[in-house]
Amino acid sequence: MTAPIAVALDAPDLDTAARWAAQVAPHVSTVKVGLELYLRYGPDAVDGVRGASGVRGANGVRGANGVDVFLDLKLHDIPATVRGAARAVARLKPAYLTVHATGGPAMIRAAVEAAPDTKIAAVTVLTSLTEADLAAVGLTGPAPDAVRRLAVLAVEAGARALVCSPREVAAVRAEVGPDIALITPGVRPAGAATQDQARVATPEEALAAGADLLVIGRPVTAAEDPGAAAARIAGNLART
Ligand SMILES: O=C(O)c1cc(=O)[nH]c(=O)n1[C@@H]1O[C@H](COP(=O)(O)O)[C@@H](O)[C@H]1O
Repeated sequence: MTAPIAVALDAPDLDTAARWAAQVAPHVSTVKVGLELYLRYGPDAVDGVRGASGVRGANGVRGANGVDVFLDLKLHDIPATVRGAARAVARLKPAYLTVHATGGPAMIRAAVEAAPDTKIAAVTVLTSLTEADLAAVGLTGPAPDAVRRLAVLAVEAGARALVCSPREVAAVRAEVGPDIALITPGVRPAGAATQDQARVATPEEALAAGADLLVIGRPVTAAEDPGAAAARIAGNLART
């Protein structure tokens, strides 16, 4: 039984990411390939991580010991460009592909249409942003209101998954119902450093608030033994 956790493989090189993937795969449902890895290695990053974590082939189906691959590219451009970008990675069949909800409904719909075998996950308000940051970029807050507004817009445009902080997840769930996958980064075990994350909660709090998938990076990957760190967090979740 694996925990609903996506470990963010934010590594400078593929060997490190593949090693982390192999270490955490027995304990978590998902691994996440983000900009750092994808911009350096392209599709090889997805294949390398898949090979290391046990998914057989790029068929989008989890193998017996496999994990899902979450491709976090946070696409944000005009609809035609995002359609082309989503089409370019669709053949990799990641379980999730991120776009920024602030790209607007036509852009989100373009991604949905271009990657039919992948859940498009719309990022609402980055978990690193504070209320002051929202004001500075001109996004009408407070954060929970902005997140709810963007969540509804994204779902109406066809997104089947949303990314928000654990602090907003209950309000988003109330707004979009049970069928949309809610993904929460900004997750920190009690006492762990928040680093550049602003709107955070513990894994137990995120799950209790209704998250379907917790994105956790450095608390696992910066640990001396990432496999043990993932096992510990997964074990604590199973006990709650
Ligand atoms: O889309 C994401 O995954 C994402 C959205 C967001 O609002 N905040 C956020 O931190 N993330 C990603 O989640 C991961 C969090 O990593 P840690 O802060 O190390 O746990 C990073 O890979 C981020 O790119």
